[in-house]
Formats: sequence, C-alpha cells, structure tokens
Amino acid sequence: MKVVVLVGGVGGARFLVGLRALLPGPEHEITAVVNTGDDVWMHGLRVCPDLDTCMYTLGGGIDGERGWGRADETWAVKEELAAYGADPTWFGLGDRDVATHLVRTRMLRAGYPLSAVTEALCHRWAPGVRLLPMSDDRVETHVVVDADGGEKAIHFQEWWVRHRAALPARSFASVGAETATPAPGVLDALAEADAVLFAPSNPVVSVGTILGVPGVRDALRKTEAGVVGLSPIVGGKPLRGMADACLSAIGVETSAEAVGRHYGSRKTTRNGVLDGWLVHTGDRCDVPGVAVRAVPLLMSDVDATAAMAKVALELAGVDVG
Ligand SMILES: O=c1nc2n(C[C@H](O)[C@H](O)[C@H](O)CO)c3cc(O)ccc3cc-2c(=O)[nH]1
Repeated sequence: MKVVVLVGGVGGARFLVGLRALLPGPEHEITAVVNTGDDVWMHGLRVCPDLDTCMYTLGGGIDGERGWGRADETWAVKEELAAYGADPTWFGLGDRDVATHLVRTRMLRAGYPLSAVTEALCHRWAPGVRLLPMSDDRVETHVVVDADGGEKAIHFQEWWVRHRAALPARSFASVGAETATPAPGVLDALAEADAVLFAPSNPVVSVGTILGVPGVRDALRKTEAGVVGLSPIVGGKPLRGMADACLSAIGVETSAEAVGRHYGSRKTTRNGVLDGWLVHTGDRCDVPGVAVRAVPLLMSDVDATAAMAKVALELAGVDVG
C-alpha cells in the first residue's frame, strides 16, 4: 500500500511512528512530504527543523523531552558562540545536531538539492519512511508582527523560539513560495498514492505551508487516493505547539470543525482538499462535503497512534485488515 503523509514537526513525526508500526514490511511504502517553511540559516548553517525532527524521531535519535534535536545532547558550540557574542544566542544549536547541519550545508554548497541531502542523511538514520522536503527551493515562513508603531516581518524561528509566539502575528508570509516547485517525487507520490493523510500538524505553518507550494493543492484535488486529515486541535486547544496563535492570525477559530472547514471539502468546494476528517472523541464537528469520524486522537503511545492511523486509512477507503 502507498501512503503519503503531509507532516510538520513534532506531532507529524509522532504520527509517522504510529503509521510505520501499522504498515510494517516492504509491501508498504510511506512517503512523508515534510514542511520546510521553518528552515533557517543559523551561524552559516542550514537548519531544517521539521525534516530533522522526523528523521531523528523515526531514526531513534530524537530527544523525547524536547521533541526536537538530539538525545544526549551537549551545548559546547552554543556556549562558545555566546562567549563570542555571536548572535543569535536564543536558538539552541546542540553539538550533535550541528554535525547534521554541517553535512547538510556542505552538500547544499556543493550543489546537491535538499531532497538529495535528506536522502543522504537518512542513509544513517534509516527512518523506514521516505522523507521528502515539500520543495528543494527556499520557502521560508516569516511572521508579520507589530513593532515600533509599525509592522515588521521576522523569521518564523525568531517568532517561535525567541518570542514563544507571544507577539501577536498579523499574518504569515511564505517567502519564495510563489516561485517554488514541489520536490522531485512529491507530485508522483500524491498521484500514485492509495491514501493521503494530513498528520495532526500545525494547519497554518506546517500543513498550510505545504499546501502553498504551487502544484500541491491541485495534485491533492486530482489524486484518486482518498484524502483524510487528523485534527491537531482537541477540545478547542492545540495538542502541542502554538497552532492557536497561528489560526487566530488567519482568522480561523481554534476548533476541529473550523480547521476542517478551513481545509475544505474536495468534492463540494473549489479549493478544498479533504474527503475525510478525524476529530477527537467528543468534539462536535460538521464539515459539509467531508466525512467526519470522532476517535481518540491522543498519540499517547505507538499503539494509540497506529489505531488513529488505521481509522484514517479506512476513512480514506483503504482497508488495513
Ligand atoms: O523552542 C525551541 N525550539 C527549537 N527547535 C524547534 C523548532 O523551532 C520547531 O520544532 C519547529 O520549527 C516547529 O515545528 C529547534 C529545532 C531544530 O531542528 C534545531 C534547533 C532548534 C532549537 C530550538 C530552540 O532553541 N528552542
């Protein structure tokens, strides 16, 4: 069975672990199309948070507590950079993590596209899922915030890490999106999929960013596969991260129903992309033109996540047996 998943960071990676457990073995092929809008140049190194979170989580190298960066991490490089007063000091670059960015940056400088770099890094981590960046082109999420009586755009990481998304976001800009193309393999994977899932990731700056890459939304509307999303909002709150701060910036209420309607029905709306929508038990939700199922959506362990993934696949029309 061929399953394609649109994923962001921590929540998306956890979902992939459950899906991989549900579909073990060579007869299944899971392709994750990963958000790269969070990517950032830090101290001359290219950092790809969502790709790395998926790679480390699936490869067994993630720091489970933080949900990003490496386990058994040390921070000597970060401390030395701070000792030099080298800005920014608010971004946590771990020593082990720096090795990933050094290899990536060296390969990018040698002309390899991000998709080839990711494939090379995955030779070490063997995630058991094909990780594709949404695009090989630079697409960066910048956040427009109020500042000094006017507005200014800051990189997503500055908003997210330095300001903990506490600065009200006026809007988001996906810098480079208008000229970006999907990475090699993305459109084919969507066309050939038996099912396409939206992981319970941030619907604005993760899944939304992927949908903003020219060609992706059309491919989702055209694919024969059933397209089913899992709500990242449970009981009116995001399960993790700060999706509520993002949703309010685009005028979408923080509820499973509002997010489902934001994605829209593939059948009955001009731009919609969903056939099915999984919401947490007890969350009221009606999305015209979309089949809604209420199941436990807490990824408390691999089995719970696998159970969610199973329902999502069945809603997408594929029987997992
Ligand atoms: O809250 C933080 N998140 C950090 N993150 C997480 C990152 O900001 C978010 O996980 C994603 O961008 C949002 O999904 C990092 C991720 C990396 O891959 C590498 C370094 C960092 C550093 C931080 C950090 O210092 N603080």
